[in-house]
Amino acid sequence: MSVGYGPVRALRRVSLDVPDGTVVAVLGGNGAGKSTLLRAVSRTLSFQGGALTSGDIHFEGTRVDGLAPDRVVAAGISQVPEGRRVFARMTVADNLRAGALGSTGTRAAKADALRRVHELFPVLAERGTQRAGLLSGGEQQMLAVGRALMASPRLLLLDEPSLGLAPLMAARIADTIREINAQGTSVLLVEQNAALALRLASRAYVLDVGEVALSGPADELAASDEVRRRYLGVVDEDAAADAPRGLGALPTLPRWEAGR
Ligand SMILES: Nc1ncnc2c1ncn2[C@@H]1O[C@H](COP(=O)(O)OP(=O)(O)OP(=O)(O)O)[C@@H](O)[C@H]1O
Repeated sequence: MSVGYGPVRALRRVSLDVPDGTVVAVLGGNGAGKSTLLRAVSRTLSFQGGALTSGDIHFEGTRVDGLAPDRVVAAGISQVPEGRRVFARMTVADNLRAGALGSTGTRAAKADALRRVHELFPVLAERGTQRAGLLSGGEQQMLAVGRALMASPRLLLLDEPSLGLAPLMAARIADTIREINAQGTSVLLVEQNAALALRLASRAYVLDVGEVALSGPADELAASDEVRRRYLGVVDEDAAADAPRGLGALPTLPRWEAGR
């Protein structure tokens, strides 16, 4: 796909694939085009003055790049936007209800989705009657993820879920992403925190000024000198401690490299 915001070309001939049941990460610095990529899939580009200028997007064999955003949700794709954007003046419970609006599921399916969200994030059950704006940053991120899960998506689009969170909270969110994936939801994860993302993903793409600069298995990218030197600048060392057993062989990635 290629995407523009008026004269600004934000993505140039970007091609990527999220195999069913996997976590795929998209890495890159500020302005690389990561959010644009997710907006193209969720069909929310036009809210930002952007448009797909060429290319196409398919989900489970169906072309989705001509659908309205609510139809994309109904097709099984939900997005957690950057910056969380919960409805601050609404209660936690109403935020979750809002997430089910685009769902075509039955009442029973929606009740199941809510149970699953409460199991993943017990704090959202405990604080159901509170206004969402009173939650901490990490809890708001949980609510944003929970809200997206209310539509029972088969593909979850996550835009920088660790942004602005303390390392411990970022690690908790990472655990939950792993759990959501283990329960059968594919994940397309956009992150500047490359160390965290490469530990969650099986495959990753590195965007650089709107183009795919590198792609491959996440463990190979994590070990690649070029990736380490050029793209793995933002490193969360606590996320390293969060690495699942069996991925312990991944190198600890350096902080900002000299000369970047
Ligand atoms: N609404 C918009 N109007 C015009 N240009 C935009 C708009 N949104 C993004 N852009 C431009 O498109 C390019 C890609 O931006 P995008 O937000 O997708 O990058 P990103 O990788 O998500 O960065 P960040 O991590 O800073 O959000 C940048 O050059 C940006 O300035």
